[in-house]
Amino acid sequence: MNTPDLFASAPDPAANLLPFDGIVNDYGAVFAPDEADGLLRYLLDEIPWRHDEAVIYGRRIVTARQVAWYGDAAFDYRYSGATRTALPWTDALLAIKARVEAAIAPISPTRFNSCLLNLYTDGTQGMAWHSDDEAELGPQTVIASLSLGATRKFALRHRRSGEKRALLLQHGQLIVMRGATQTHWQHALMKSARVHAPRVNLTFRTFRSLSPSS
Ligand SMILES: O=C(O)CCC(=O)C(=O)O
Ligand SMILES: [Fe+2]
Repeated sequence: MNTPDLFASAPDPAANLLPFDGIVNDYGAVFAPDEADGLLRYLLDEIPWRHDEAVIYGRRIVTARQVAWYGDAAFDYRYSGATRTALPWTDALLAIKARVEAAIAPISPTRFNSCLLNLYTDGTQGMAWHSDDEAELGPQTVIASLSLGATRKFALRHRRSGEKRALLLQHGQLIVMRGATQTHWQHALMKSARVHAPRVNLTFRTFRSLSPSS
């Protein structure tokens, strides 16, 4: 019988963590701890982190978590009432992107053209239930999510049935959401009073049409 530890360190990336209406694959840690340490330090120091803005029920709010957005071109992206312009890739981010694309290539070969980075300073910061279902991503989009830093609980909830799944995302761990996941499931990064260290999350995405900014 598998111990929980054994399972966590060697997941089967071909297994689907969702029971229906979507696919989530867990690749486990794709970066060794010391390599992940170096990446986390680089990202904390070098990324121009900014609080995100959104318009919710007509009110402008500033999020506690901080974000940065990178892409192939300086294209504009509108969501939640705000427009964002992508920053050009850094060499380090391109190297991370190449590693992520190589890791998932046997199961879901994908060429990503953008990356949204999130910084959660501690467990008081999270991300509310949402789907990444913007039209520019398409209905069967592949999103690869790399976690660095503090272990945090990531949860998925089926829109209609309310069925839930959750996993603890660890330092260096990679998961992929694909298939119809964004149509039928929401996901969230849960808050936790017990977490006092930062976590950085990189979500690699593919936009169908990049509209160049003027
Ligand atoms: O931090 C995470 O693991 C989730 C991030 C997320 O859902 C997003 O950026 O859309
Ligand atoms: Fe998301």
